[in-house]
Amino acid sequence: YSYTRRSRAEANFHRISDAVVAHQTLVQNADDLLNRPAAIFPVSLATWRDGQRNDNITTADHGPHWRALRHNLTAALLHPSRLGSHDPLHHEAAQALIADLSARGSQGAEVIIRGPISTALFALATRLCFGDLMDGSQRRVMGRVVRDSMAAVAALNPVFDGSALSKLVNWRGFRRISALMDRQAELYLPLIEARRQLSQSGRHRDQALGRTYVDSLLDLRVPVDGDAIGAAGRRALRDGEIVALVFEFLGAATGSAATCVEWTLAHLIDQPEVLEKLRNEIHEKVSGTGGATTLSSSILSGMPYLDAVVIESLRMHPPVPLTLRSAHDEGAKAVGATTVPASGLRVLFSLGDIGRDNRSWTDPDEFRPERFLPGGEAEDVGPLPGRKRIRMMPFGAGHRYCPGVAMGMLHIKCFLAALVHEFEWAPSPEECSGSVDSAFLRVMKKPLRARFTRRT
Ligand code: HEM
Repeated sequence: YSYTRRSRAEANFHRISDAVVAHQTLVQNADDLLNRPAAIFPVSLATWRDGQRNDNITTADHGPHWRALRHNLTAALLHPSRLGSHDPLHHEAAQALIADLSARGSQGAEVIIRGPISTALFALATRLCFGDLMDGSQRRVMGRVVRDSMAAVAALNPVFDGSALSKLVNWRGFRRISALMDRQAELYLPLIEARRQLSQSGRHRDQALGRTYVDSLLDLRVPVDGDAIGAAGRRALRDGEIVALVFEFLGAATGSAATCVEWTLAHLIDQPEVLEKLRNEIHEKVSGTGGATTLSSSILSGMPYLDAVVIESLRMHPPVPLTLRSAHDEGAKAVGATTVPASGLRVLFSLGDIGRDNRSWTDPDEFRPERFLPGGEAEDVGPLPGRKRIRMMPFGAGHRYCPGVAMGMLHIKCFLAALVHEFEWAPSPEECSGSVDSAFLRVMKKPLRARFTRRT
């Protein structure tokens, strides 16, 4: 296994960059790695209000409460059987992106693509959460607050280990996170109340959007005090908990997918032959649907080359570069630890290193989607690792793997297909650096700037 002490920030962690050890710990000893280390996750600390802990799925400890929250999100929105019902929303989001770009110029105009992609994805995420209760300017304000909150968490994370000293050193960042959480509550609570009113009047079900995430959270009953058997009864979520869950949803459903679309487009512009091959596949499907400009989830799921392009991009640039666990007993032994603190050993998995391990991949630094096609070296590899082996894990692994994998993949493919189908792309004369920010999300350090022309 590989365990390197890289920086002061990571000094207290066992760092895993090796797919075999990741498999031994996260899959074979999954039951010993059920939680993320609580202390390093400032969101959970920042959400303690008036003695109440307002956990979201990411911060909740494994147990009945976590299970209820995760199951609710999956059943309400993320399950593949539910995703098809969002096709009209995907269509409108992709059309909004196309219209936004078209309004920015014609024939070889330049654009920094991150803004329009994030705006379109954020609009989609807010509709899934709140329905159509917001206008564009409310969305812009909310988008800024969510982005600032993610950035504030990212700025704190690297040096925050939960100790009294680190709390002292980070007090400014900590205060900023608290203020941003208050701001989020101010923005979300009136909308949550409006959904509650709609729900009580029974009108929310008549809307074309169906049941939103907030509707599901208002209906949800969680076990009292995390009681597994439920003997103590069940309770509704507090408003503070709903705010924390909405923040998690909006952040998760926007940033990672936007980051992946940007990286993927950068590779496609760099390799026109891959872009052309992808365009041909999309063109074939579009012709088969009578020329629809946005492809439904079922059509998108039948496009092997699009799949391969997106998975290759996620292998090379997992938008969430690290994931964390606190390991106990066998899980800690599997990483070679001899002493394990009572709170668990902190283990950090480097998803970027795992996807580029040259013992698992031929020319790992080359963007080569063909490796995921039949006959390729990774024809059986998908976005989630199998039980037998890990070769890449952009959505994590073990009990806490990302529940949004199907939605994330669908949003990325839907936006990418629209961008490739509707526009010609060429590099900007001002080259992008391609290097990365090592923040919460591994975004391109210098945002992708490209020239585009609407196809006729
Ligand atoms: C390209 C898109 C996405 C990527 C790359 C991504 C990646 C990840 C990763 C690496 C983790 C940590 C997994 C682990 O610790 O093993 C995670 C967790 C999580 N993700 Fe995603 N994600 C994406 C989209 C989404 C979406 C669309 C949602 C929901 C709307 C979502 C919700 C979550 C939640 C709730 C967790 C915490 C799970 C738990 O602790 O049980 N993600 N994601």
